[in-house]
Amino acid sequence: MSGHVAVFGNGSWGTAFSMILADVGSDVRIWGRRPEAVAEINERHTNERYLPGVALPEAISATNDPAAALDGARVVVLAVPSQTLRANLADWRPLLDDQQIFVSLMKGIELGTSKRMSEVIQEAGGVDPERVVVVSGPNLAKEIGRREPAASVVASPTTAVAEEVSRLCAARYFRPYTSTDVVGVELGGAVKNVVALAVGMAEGMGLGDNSKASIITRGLAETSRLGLRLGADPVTFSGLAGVGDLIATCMSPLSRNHSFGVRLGRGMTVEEATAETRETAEGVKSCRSILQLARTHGVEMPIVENVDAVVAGERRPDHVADLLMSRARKAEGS
Ligand SMILES: NC(=O)c1ccc[n+]([C@@H]2O[C@H](COP(=O)([O-])OP(=O)(O)OC[C@H]3O[C@@H](n4cnc5c(N)ncnc54)[C@H](O)[C@@H]3O)[C@@H](O)[C@H]2O)c1
Ligand SMILES: O=P(O)(O)OC[C@H](O)CO
Repeated sequence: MSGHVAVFGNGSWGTAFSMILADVGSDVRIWGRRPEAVAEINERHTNERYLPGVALPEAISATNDPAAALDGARVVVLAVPSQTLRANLADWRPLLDDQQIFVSLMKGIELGTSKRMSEVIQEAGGVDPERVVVVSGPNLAKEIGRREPAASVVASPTTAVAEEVSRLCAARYFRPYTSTDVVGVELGGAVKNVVALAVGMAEGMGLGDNSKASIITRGLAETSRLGLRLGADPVTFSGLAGVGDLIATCMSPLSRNHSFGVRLGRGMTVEEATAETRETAEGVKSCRSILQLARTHGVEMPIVENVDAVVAGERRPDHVADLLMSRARKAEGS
């Protein structure tokens, strides 16, 4: 694959993933919205707001101009908030070509449509499914920024395309595994954010590790139930994009979703918690779209349902604990 890689989004993960690509050998052109951030990447090779203390490789440049980012790019990486992607792609669509491969780093489900990000890319970008790749796994951007070893999943319906992208991001500290289960990998990435909100709430209320482990495990059960109904491979949920990402996100103070949940558990309103969160906490929006997806397919997701009720201001976190504990008893695997 020749040509540079275009990365849309200079937030935490867009920047850290650009560093991986550049470390492996690609020239990377990042598109960013704020001119000061673009100038900082070009002149100082840093992005202090999102990846403080990280010296970015010189092979990374930045631009405000989407045409300049896309011109000659063979691979286009998308790392913008899930809820803005459709509008972003509508703007960029006239600049896209019909050979480019699109890599989604996003972990959300679209509000209103309940579509996965790969589906939004296909619809809004006019991209056929064979050219869409999803990267997801336990990949907290700030740890990747320190080049700490981590693994991830690179999923595409076409193995050869997944392998191409995998080669581009196989760094000594970043180990990609390929998969053809796009549905499972995307659901794992989106639902774990909602489970991390629930775990964060438990922590914020002062509950301990038994409670947190119970939420994580039953959250995985909900994710698998939805995934199986939508045709995902059950093996995916015991892998990096499933249980791997659940553990990282639910247990780490670096997770925005986890931290947001802690604030709610301590009694803050969604507005107060949002005011303290500078970066994207995808689960806050995706809890509603995942719940809608589950209802459409007749899948029960009590943790997602309760997180949605808290986020909507209809229920208090301490009430959620009582509701979950008083559900009818049943067999674990049902
Ligand atoms: N940060 C991580 O550790 C991490 C790891 C894996 C996956 N992800 C996922 O990657 C995606 C991006 O997350 P992030 O951490 O980089 O988020 P971020 O909040 O750090 O950055 C988001 C970026 O999107 C830009 N943006 C905001 N509103 C926009 C708009 N209306 N149009 C275009 N751009 C806009 C911001 O300027 C910023 O550059 C999310 O779906 C997230 O779940 C994040
Ligand atoms: O900070 P969060 O909660 O968006 O999680 C970051 C990554 O998705 C972890 O893999």
